[in-house]
Amino acid sequence: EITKEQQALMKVIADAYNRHQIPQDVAKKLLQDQYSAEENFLLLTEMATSQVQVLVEFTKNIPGFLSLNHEDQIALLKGSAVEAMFLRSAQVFSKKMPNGHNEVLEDRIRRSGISEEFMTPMFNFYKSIGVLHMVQEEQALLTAITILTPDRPYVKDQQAVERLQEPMLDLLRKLCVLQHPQKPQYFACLLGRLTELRTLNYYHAEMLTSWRMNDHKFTPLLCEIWDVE
Ligand SMILES: CC(C)c1onc(-c2c(Cl)cccc2Cl)c1COc1ccc(-c2ccc3c(C(=O)O)csc3c2)cc1
Repeated sequence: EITKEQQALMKVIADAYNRHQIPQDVAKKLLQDQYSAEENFLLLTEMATSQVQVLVEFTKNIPGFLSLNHEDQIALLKGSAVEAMFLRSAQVFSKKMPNGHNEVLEDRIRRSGISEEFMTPMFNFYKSIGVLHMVQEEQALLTAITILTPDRPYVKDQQAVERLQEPMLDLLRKLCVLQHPQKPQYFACLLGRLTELRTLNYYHAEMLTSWRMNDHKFTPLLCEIWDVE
């Protein structure tokens, strides 16, 4: 019972998600052979910077986003960037990249100066996403829903964001019923992942602090989106 306009919305979001991905030449760098903690950190920084650029382009294609108050647009991007990148990197792990990206990505993350205490929640999240075997449309909608979270810090017109997020949640709920008829709890499961994502923000803030303590440098785009330096 997906309506015509919901089909149109699904197409716009899915196309935007598929169109905006990290360029292959950047992703391929994961496979190069330097494996020092320094080299890993630099590579992951390049990945994250490229991913933020991809995320901004994807977000601009979310119907209604560009009509939001401009400060709120920035607040939504800043508030959701880490969560969206956890979601995206989780897809890399779970879709078993053909060229072995997932193993090297895991290895580089494990050896990039992140302390053990953050590894467990991070890789538990990756596993919990992997077992869901989300289809592309679900991944795209879940990313859009994450970006359109009304209660991010400094968002002024939360109702305007809710009005954009609600149709996405409606559509995702219907899609889950269609894609996973044998799992009636599937939609609730996805929303549970969004809650888990929010806890990862706190771990990530700690990760940033400890990297900065060890004098690690980020790119201007990451400094801007994460309010560092
Ligand atoms: C600054 C840096 C050290 C950092 O700080 N926190 C995190 C960070 C970490 Cl370590 C985990 C989760 C989230 C963040 Cl922000 C990171 C690294 O963030 C990444 C962001 C995104 C990718 C990523 C995305 C897509 C793809 C694809 C694809 O789509 O085909 C192929 S390879 C790949 C790689 C990796 C790492």
